[in-house]
Amino acid sequence: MVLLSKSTSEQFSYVRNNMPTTFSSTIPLVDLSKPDAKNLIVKACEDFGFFKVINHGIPIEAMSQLEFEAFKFFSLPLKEKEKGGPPNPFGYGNKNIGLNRDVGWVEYLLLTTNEEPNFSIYGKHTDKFRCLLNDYKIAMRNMACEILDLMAEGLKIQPKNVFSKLVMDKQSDSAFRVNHYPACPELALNGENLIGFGEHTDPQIISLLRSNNTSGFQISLRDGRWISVPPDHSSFFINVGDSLQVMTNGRFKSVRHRVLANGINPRLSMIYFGGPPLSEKIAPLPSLMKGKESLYKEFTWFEYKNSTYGSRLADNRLGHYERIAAS
Ligand SMILES: C=C1C[C@]23C[C@H]1CC[C@H]2[C@@]12CCC[C@@](C)(C(=O)O1)[C@H]2[C@@H]3C(=O)O
Ligand SMILES: O=C(O)CCC(=O)C(=O)O
Ligand SMILES: [Fe+2]
Repeated sequence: MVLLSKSTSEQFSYVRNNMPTTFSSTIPLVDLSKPDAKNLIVKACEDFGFFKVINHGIPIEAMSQLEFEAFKFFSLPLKEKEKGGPPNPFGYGNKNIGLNRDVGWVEYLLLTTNEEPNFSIYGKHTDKFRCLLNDYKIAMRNMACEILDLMAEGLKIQPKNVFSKLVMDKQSDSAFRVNHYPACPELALNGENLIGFGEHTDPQIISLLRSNNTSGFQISLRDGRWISVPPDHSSFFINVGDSLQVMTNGRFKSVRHRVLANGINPRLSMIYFGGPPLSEKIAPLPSLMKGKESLYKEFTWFEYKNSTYGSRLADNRLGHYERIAAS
């Protein structure tokens, strides 16, 4: 049996994989070109905090081109890539995630959406990647806006841009990430799965994920079971973030998700994290309270974001802000 070298295997977390991976056919599917999209979105956000989107208007060629440039970037020598690290808070990261000893079988680029990333350190051959990234970030913001508007319409709340105005704001604190999970051939043989990106919920409002056709992404259901999401390079996968859970007073649930490394193929994913301005108060919308009390103590995105950086990836970060019903 082939094993990872001791020093490598000790660093990482594994999950037992006694059962064959079950790909779920229950993932909600939303066709953005259909009139019932808004109702399906609301149902999916209540039941899963997660759904797949088709007919989103982003040409597959644009996604493939960016993917190609991203693979090219990750094939640079490690020394070269590390010139852009560590990712505190933005830049190139390898194995280490966040600031509190979380590790995964992953390397990544973490970028803000407000500033131009400093790619000059990588030289001319990354120019195309930088330009494509810029266009893509704008397309992602627009798609996030469209989906958030549909959520408000589906929830029958006014104005329809209550959510989307936060990610469209000039001061919006959104982020973008490109994750590369190299294939890990040793894995295919020993019946265990290496964690690529450990379980967590995304703290922002909404996340838009697009990956190549390599499996590994899983979501956790309410009963604690993990289900594998069949990859689809032509679609987007949408996650409800913690902030949207709070704004809907718990009606929408942020989804716990993780990535398992693949024994055969590398996985490449790109995620847009739509966040509010730092000074924004995150609290349930009055129109969704209907006389009920807020389930959460008030906080600003600045406070929540700071607290995420003090947490471990798998922590229940919202727990700290839950208001225990006074009785
Ligand atoms: C252990 C970590 C790593 C964090 C912060 C903290 C808890 C949640 C993680 C994420 C998850 C979503 C994207 C990200 C950019 C975010 O906003 O929260 C991640 C961030 C990072 O990768 O740095
Ligand atoms: O890379 C992926 O497919 C998902 C990673 C993720 O959940 C994240 O970066 O927040
Ligand atoms: Fe995530």
